[in-house]
Amino acid sequence: MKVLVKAPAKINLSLDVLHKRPDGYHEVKMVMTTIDLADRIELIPRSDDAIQIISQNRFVPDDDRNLAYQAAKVLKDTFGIKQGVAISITKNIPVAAGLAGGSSDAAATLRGLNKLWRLGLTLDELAELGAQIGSDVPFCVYGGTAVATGRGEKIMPIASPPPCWVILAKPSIGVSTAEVYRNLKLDEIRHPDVDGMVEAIESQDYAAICKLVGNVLEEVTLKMHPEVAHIKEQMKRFGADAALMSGSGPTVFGLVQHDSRLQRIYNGLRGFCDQVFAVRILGEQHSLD
Ligand SMILES: C[C@](O)(CO)[C@H](O)COP(=O)(O)OP(=O)(O)OC[C@H]1O[C@@H](n2ccc(N)nc2=O)[C@H](O)[C@@H]1O
Ligand SMILES: Nc1ncnc2c1ncn2[C@@H]1O[C@H](COP(=O)(O)OP(=O)(O)OP(=O)(O)O)[C@@H](O)[C@H]1O
Repeated sequence: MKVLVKAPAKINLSLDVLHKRPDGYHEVKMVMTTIDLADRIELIPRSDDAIQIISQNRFVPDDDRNLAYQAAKVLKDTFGIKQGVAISITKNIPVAAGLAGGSSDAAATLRGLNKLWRLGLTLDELAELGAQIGSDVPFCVYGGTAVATGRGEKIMPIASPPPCWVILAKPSIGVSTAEVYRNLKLDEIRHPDVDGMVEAIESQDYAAICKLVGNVLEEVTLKMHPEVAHIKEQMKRFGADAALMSGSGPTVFGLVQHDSRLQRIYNGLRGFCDQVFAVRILGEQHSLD
């Protein structure tokens, strides 16, 4: 039996950092949502007990540095699984982009192996195991829209935003999440209104959502890479209702509701940015079948 799983990207509609913790991580409060830009994970049983990563993308590690490999390892070790697995990853999410591509591959691998190895774990149990791999993995286990707190691993599901287009533009640079957090000046932060964002989403108020988008990591990455600021300005100039950097960047996303304006923004950005996508928000949480 072979198992196919979709691994969608996420964007952060609001991202606040509260303080630095004694364990070196930052305490965050953020609103995340999954979008219809996804990697495809294929899980194929092996006759030996090895974990093998198959990927055509030269930026994706094919050894134990791969987060999908780490997901399989956590399940094998925790439940004493003897069977090996080949994990084939078809990458559509840009790498090191602030879209949680690796984390989502790990989360999809957890969901898929739960089925392949008939482990019978709940999403809560998979999310708890996922937290060992990375802070974004628990959210990616559930998908949908949620408030994430702690170092990002405490997930509270909320309603999904009203239908709109998400335009993503990624400049040809990769960003290290650790470096962005390291360069964050905690005493200079202008905190976004995360609770206001949650209310705006719950009341399906698109205009308020657009007004309230905010990400405290944006300023850090913008300083390191001025081209990100340029993309953000262009996104707004071409008519996006809101524009914001996702996660630690460098991808900038724009929100727009009208199809007519979508084409103009998409074409405008394609003029100077190689990787541009127009996708929808994915409302539903993942199911276990
Ligand atoms: C920027 C976001 O993507 C927003 O969703 C996440 O906060 C980062 O999630 P992630 O990439 O899964 O992060 P991890 O792999 O757990 O951590 C990478 C590095 O980022 C820093 N890090 C991450 C999360 C957090 N709450 N505080 C941190 O300071 C740490 O230096 C850590 O070593
Ligand atoms: N399955 C994977 N896909 C992509 N990159 C991976 C994967 N596993 C490990 N990596 C490593 O992780 C690094 C970060 O990649 P990823 O695409 O997950 O970043 P990101 O989107 O910025 O993540 P986040 O938004 O969670 O901070 C890459 O440079 C790569 O070396």
